[in-house]
Amino acid sequence: MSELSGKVQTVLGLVDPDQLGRTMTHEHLTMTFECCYFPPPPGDEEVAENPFQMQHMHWLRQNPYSCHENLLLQQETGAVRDELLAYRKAGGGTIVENTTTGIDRDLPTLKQLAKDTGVHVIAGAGYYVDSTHTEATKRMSVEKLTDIIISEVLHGADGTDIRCGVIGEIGTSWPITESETKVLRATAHAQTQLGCPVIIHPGRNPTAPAEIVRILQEAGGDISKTVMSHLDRTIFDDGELLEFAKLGSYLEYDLFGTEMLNYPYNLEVDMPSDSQRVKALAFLVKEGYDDKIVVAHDIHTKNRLTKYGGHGYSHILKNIVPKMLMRGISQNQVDKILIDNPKCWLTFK
Ligand SMILES: CC(=O)NCCS(=O)(=O)O
Repeated sequence: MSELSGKVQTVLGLVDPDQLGRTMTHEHLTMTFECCYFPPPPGDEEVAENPFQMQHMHWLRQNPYSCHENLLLQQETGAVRDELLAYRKAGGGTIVENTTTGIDRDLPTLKQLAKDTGVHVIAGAGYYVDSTHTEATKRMSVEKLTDIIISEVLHGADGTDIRCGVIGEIGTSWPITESETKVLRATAHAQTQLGCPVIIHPGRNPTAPAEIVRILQEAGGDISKTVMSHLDRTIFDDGELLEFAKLGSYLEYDLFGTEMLNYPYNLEVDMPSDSQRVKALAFLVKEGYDDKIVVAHDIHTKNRLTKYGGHGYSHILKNIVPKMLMRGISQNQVDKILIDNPKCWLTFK
């Protein structure tokens, strides 16, 4: 039995799972999203160059990916520290920080933030989407990728001794590329050896989550210890959602706080409102999936921080939980979603 068994691995070391408390399973505290810059609508170039003004806040919410500066969350460590203190005050205990190789994971900063704020921070191992894979990564065998991921969990990542406590977010595009497929297989192999939690970023197509589960399963992955992220922008049909839920992964609604009319990465997608997200959670609870739901905000741009008029990391605890209760999700079920399900997922087998 490994020393990890029955424990959760934070950036400050192993903790007992009962210490986690309320947990956001998909956030970023420091990262860059430059890989996903999207040019502004014609005529809006000037706003995009100087967006952090009161009169541009609405524009920024609608076009968060069209302003280079907005994509540099790593410049906001001070604001994030204040946010984490507010998160604790609001009753939060833990944050899973999903930044992986390709979007500037910064483990020393995560460790310092955890020390400064008392929030448990769990870091992610592995690789983001193909467009961020280096040529060297693309050339690696599944075995080599597996060794690297295992080492990031057992020994530390990016030349530090700071250890990751989950694998992911593992990035995939649609269609899934050859390099991403290798990373998914390596993820499953590493999970088999470590008994650890996994979290996946699916491509923007309703069939992507099931295809990912198929690849992981074929490589021996444990789907019951895997979170499928971003379902709120990926599966919209109730029937398709239930079909996917039957496959047994955790079902993550993690874009709480995001309001966007035109989702630039897939204009077919109508990004839901928070009310529609809560409705989807209530539907899944009614269908018996309260043991499988997890939630978060996936903050990855500056405009979503309270410093810039955004909702911050406490939005779910402050605003969404009361709405969940109003829509028929019981306190016991809310506690499962915020405490029990993340705890169960994050505990090493
Ligand atoms: C950091 C990250 O991958 N966020 C997801 C953004 S998306 O628009 O939902 O894909």
